[in-house]
Amino acid sequence: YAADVKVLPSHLSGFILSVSVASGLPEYIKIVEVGPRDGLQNEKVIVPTDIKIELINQLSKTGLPAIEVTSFVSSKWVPQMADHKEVMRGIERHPGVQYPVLTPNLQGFHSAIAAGATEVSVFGAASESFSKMNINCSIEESIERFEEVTKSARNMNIPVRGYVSCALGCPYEGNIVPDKVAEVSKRLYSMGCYEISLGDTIGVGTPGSMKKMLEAVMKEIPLSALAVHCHDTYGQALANILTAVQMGVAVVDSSVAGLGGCPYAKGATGNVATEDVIYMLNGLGINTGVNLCAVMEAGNFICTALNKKTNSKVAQASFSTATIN
Ligand SMILES: CC(C)(COP(=O)([O-])OP(=O)([O-])OC[C@H]1O[C@@H](n2cnc3c(N)ncnc32)[C@H](O)[C@@H]1OP(=O)([O-])[O-])[C@@H](O)C(=O)NCCC(=O)NCCSC(=O)C[C@@](C)(O)CC(=O)[O-]
Repeated sequence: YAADVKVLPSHLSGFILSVSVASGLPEYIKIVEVGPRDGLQNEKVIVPTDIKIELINQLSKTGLPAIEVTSFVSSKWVPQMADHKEVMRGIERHPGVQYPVLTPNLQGFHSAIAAGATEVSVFGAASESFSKMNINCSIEESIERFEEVTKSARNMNIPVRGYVSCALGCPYEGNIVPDKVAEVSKRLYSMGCYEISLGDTIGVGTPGSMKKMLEAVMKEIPLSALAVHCHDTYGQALANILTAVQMGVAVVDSSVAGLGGCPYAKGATGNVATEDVIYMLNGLGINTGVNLCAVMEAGNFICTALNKKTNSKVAQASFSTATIN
């Protein structure tokens, strides 16, 4: 799909046709869909593998350029991702779509490659306490593990993405200084991660803290290598993303239907909804190449399967208007 406003419900399309890209904003934003991994990893009841596969297959047809599909982590730590091999085997891969998976260490990397992964992500943190709780090692130890992963990946021509969690706050330590985020980001970038995704893991950031953090990170890393990954716990995610986009960040992580939460970040709600990000970017005249209606359909599919209400405001508004009409 190309981003096609003509397929939007009529009550949405009017807003979108009337705008062009405001000056200074990126013309294209890459959306990295993290719903099948970040969105589902925290679900209490194990989601059947065929539902995960169907979700990914539906998302693959929406124009999304990247879909994070699963994690090669310990099933004792995150039981929801235990079916990683089956998910990798079951999905239909579309040309031009990247299907990254999380790999915390060399063991996860080798399993991921054996299962057919062609891109992986390592995930570190700017908080010592979160690093311990999430991956059971210090930041320094995690960097050593990630170096092993990036070294092996380089030999196999596998691209590696790097996450820095707690970029705007930590559930255990509170405020995190921007310089610490910049330091960890720089180390991941220097070891070969092609992109650094800055995670507001518990959704506590504001446009003010996002700006300060990005200013610190941008001193160390080219803007073109940065992504933002915002959870919406305090309702600030879209504002934070807009701030990042206005500063030139052109890669945004999001989760269909706003699913998600981190198992090691108590109380954190889902990522910003992909539908809401696309709606905002469409309204700014920024191209994403993603079909909003098709993402809403995928969101409807997974919410029906999980028997839960979508967290996407855009989907809620669209479906309620459709009902009224
Ligand atoms: C990192 C580990 C594995 C260390 O776990 P550990 O227990 O410290 O590892 P270990 O090396 O001592 O090994 C212990 C056991 O784990 C196994 N093991 C070791 N490595 C693996 C592996 N890769 N895959 C499968 N099994 C593994 C290993 O084989 C062994 O098995 P046993 O002999 O006891 O049967 C563990 O802490 C873990 O799996 N943590 C889960 C982390 C996770 O998935 N967190 C959620 C994702 S991060 C996130 O959501 C944030 C993000 C990315 O979205 C951005 C944001 O929002 O900020």
